[in-house]
Amino acid sequence: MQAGQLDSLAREAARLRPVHLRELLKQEQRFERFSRRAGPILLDFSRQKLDEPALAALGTILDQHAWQARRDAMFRGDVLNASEQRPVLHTALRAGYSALPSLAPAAVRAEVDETLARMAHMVDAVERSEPGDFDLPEGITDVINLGIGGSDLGPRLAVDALAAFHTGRVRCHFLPNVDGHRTASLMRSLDPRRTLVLLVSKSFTTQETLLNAAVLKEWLVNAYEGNGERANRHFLAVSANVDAARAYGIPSQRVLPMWDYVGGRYSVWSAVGLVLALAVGMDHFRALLRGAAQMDDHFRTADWRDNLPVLLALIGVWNRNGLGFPAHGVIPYHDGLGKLPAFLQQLEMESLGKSVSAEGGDLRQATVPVVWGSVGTNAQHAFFQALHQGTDIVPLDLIGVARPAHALGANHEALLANLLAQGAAFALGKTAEQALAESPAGLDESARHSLAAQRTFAGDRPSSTLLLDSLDPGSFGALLALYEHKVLIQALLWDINAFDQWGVELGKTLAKSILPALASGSLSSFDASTRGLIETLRGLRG
Ligand SMILES: O=P(O)(O)OC[C@H]1O[C@](O)(CO)[C@@H](O)[C@@H]1O
Repeated sequence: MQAGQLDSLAREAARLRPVHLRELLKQEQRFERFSRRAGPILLDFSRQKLDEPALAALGTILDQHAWQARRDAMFRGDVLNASEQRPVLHTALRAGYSALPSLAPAAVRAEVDETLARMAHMVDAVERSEPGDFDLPEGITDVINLGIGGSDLGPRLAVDALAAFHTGRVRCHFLPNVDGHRTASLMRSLDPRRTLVLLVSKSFTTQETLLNAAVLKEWLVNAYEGNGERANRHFLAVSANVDAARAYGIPSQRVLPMWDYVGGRYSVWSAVGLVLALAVGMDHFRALLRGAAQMDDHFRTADWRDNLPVLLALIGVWNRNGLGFPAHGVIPYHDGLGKLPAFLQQLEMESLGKSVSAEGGDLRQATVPVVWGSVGTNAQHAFFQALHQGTDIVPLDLIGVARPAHALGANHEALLANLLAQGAAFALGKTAEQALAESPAGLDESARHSLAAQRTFAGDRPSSTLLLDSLDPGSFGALLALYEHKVLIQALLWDINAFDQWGVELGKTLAKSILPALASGSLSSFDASTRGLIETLRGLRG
């Protein structure tokens, strides 16, 4: 952002900082003025430390960034990812379900449609337990999704979130980490002859995924007494590097493409979502795409004042650059969304965790806050103490679902009551006078005051509440698309490229050089700490 834009935020923040949320919440029609709906999602931001003038200042900055032009450029397939010279077209993956004319190039639409059709055939073959055109083994009961980062987090979250829609035809397992404990335990518990391995890697170069693939391959080869060809039938691959997948020994008919114009963390809508399609069936997978497309349409047409992704982005910018909060918490009140914080960590922090501009220059403002969180109410009994009374303020997204997919009414009422109570407690707090009035009888004056001080809640801690009508493929798709577009707008305002991730490369390179040194060889090229730790590990492992 420009200096003048940051100044305007600073002025608004200085004006609003002394105004307690308690006061803002007393404003006439506060909820009506600061909540919006798009399809199945309601966004209540009345508990944000915002008022109309502050929102207008954010809107002015947004307009100065020509946000509609950037948005349309993305949908059109312009090269938004300049450092890798790639368009950004995850929205094309669901364009077929949009009510608006697609802006995506026709060739892209065609390859997306073709892949979706092939995916549907694969799902059908597994469901009917037939080899289909893919030469799949029969009698599959279990599927391992072998992939990490974007090749894991989205599909894993979705499989959890849509548990109520599972067909029960196969059990789904996820193997992201190179940590052999999970690999070993999966191999112990599954029958290799009834297990399908989905090797999901956009690049087909990821160390963790390829190492686990080799281990699982050996497991399968052993199960077929050394018959590699039969073992190979258990592998399907999804990759943008189709040649590498084929070279790995997976025949073309069992390789589904994704493309360089889809970032890993934006890829659940592509064949990367195959494990989800196997779990819930193609109709529900399509409903997910439809839900995301509806959010795309909303993003493409709504005025910024009513545009949920834009508002979410502006609230984030306000909390980060106006009020200066360095962290952002995500608390879903639904066990099925328990992995949403991890998904958003990659989506937001890998996309926006940059300190140079898209042109390689310095930035004037802070970028992504630390995104973290956990499921409510569990989180309340773990780290909410610090959120209520700690010295740092962490703005939150509290996410709830109105209608559960079960009949345990009392449980759901309690869950919702907690969701609403926490937002209120963070905003309103409890004054020293209230705490004093509640202090138990029989204490002397100094003990009463001491206890009251400890039982005071400053409040004034902002949160937004996102309320989904129910958690189904459509609303879930809309929720993920909402956050994807939030990232686009924040990247625009912060002037960064949200679609590359150079920051993950250095550690990968170093790991490659450390790997052989763990066993033997000179350590002189390493720093003192690495040297010392390798020597210790060598000693401990003999
Ligand atoms: O799908 P791939 O190419 O194996 O990459 C997995 C993940 O690794 C990263 O490249 C980061 O190392 C992520 O961006 C990506 O989602």
